[in-house]
Amino acid sequence: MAAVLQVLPCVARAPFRPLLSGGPVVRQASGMALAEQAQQLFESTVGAMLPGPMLHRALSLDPGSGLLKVRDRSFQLRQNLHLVGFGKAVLGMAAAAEELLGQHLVQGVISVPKGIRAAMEHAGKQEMLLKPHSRVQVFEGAEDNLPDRDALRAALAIRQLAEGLTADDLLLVLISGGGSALLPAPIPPVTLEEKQTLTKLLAARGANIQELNTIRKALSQLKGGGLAQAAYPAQVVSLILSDVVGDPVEVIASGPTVASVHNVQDCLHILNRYGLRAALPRSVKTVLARADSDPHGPHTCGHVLNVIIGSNALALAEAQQRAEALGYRAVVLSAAIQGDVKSVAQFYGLLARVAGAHLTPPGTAASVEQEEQLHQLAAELQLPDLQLKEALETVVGAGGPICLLAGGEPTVQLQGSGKGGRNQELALRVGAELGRWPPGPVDVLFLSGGTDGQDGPTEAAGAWVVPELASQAAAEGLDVASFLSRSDSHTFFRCFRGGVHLLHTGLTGTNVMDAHLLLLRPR
Ligand SMILES: Nc1ncnc2c1ncn2[C@@H]1O[C@H](COP(=O)(O)OP(=O)(O)OP(=O)(O)O)[C@@H](O)[C@H]1O
Ligand SMILES: O=C(O)[C@H](O)CO
Repeated sequence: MAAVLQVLPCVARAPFRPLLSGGPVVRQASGMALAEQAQQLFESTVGAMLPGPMLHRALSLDPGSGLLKVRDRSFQLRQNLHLVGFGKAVLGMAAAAEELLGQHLVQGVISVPKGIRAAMEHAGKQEMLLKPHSRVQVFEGAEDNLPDRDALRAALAIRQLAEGLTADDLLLVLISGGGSALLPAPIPPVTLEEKQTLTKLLAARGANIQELNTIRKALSQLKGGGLAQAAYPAQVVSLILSDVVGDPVEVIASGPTVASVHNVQDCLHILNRYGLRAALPRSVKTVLARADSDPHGPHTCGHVLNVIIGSNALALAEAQQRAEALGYRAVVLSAAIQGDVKSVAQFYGLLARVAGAHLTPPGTAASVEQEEQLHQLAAELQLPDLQLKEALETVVGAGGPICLLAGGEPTVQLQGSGKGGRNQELALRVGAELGRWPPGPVDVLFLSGGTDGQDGPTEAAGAWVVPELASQAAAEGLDVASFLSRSDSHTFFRCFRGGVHLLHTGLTGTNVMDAHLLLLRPR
């Protein structure tokens, strides 16, 4: 989610600028009916992960007895329920939680991105806002997803609330992506500025989120189980919306309620790997030297229940059901798509070719080499949960429309000063790949969208493409390859057909990484 907060109308009610808003030529294009369905499927992916539905699935309160159920655990409420939260989706989560828990909630503090209340208000998304007399205090901070003074104030208020609890209390912790930057509490003598610089340097040198958060945990009072320790002996229930592939609770928002298993050696390896060990500030060296093998102790989290309430896999499962209801045979390929966007695009291009050929009469089949190449590409991408064989078997037996679903977070190597995002770049690259094969008697559409509604620093959530994209663009004087060479996918999609291929949701209020849809329909 980029810095500028902009919200368009609610996904559940009036989710998108209609994808079919082009002129007559656009309406006749082969992919248009598919585009409507792809739009609906993307909507359902996001809709299932909105704070309200998610909280209602995770929690149930018996108003008579005051018994709160979280999964298979029950907690007795008696004016003992407190709430804290931090993350990009936490405002809506807190609003939904307060609605559900009512008077049982004694007090709360949340740390959310700068400008989010105004943005939600502006969009009329009342369900994402706390009520006027809410018991939850809101701090806004972490502009540009970097820890700042405002986020530090929020973190200290959260720590104070946690430290004031007793064994009779229950602390509900709401966690979502972006939580690390919104909960900075550096261990002295490390300063906020030093932590900010180190985080920036690590990210700029290519550290992944696991590595970044390992360092953040070692230098933080609240991450890596520190918040759970502060709340002890109160019971702690963390409701977590995952924005990390594989849903590792110790990584999401740097695991403030999960005991850290990393030690100082792990940190030093990471700092070495990115050439930062020699130039470390003295304060960081001091804190690392002081830390024992486990900064917050593995035995301090027995009073904690960590629950993943939303994830990319759960979102895709919802879209799969919706696709089946629309008449597709639907398969979830993977919820862990990672790797360079170019390889991921090649994979989807070849998958469309091979799957499309399986759907058409004999004689148009993809070559054995293409199928082998597809498996080779899949192996290179090293996707742990990939269901490629199952997907192809489904395609062979289908004889009708197919929907292949996937999600995750590919990486983009920026090549120029253009404007774009992961999803628009992936879609454009897949569009180019799809155009490489002669179109068979199958309609094909690929869509890629960020579930938070904001793809990179653009106002779009993503884009959709069809095999005719490159040739149609050429007819408009737009050269796909040159837009790609400048990392300028957003400009391309804004120009191409007046922008009808862009997805516009505005901020959705949730964030479970990206969703990819490949639709194939025999004519
Ligand atoms: N011109 C561009 N073309 C393609 N991708 C870009 C471009 N500029 C930025 N990006 C990508 O956008 C992403 C950053 O955008 P954003 O702030 O939405 O991050 P995010 O990881 O999606 O955040 P969140 O965790 O909220 O989803 C990075 O993956 C970056 O490589
Ligand atoms: O906040 C963070 O650490 C990232 O968004 C991953 O959860």
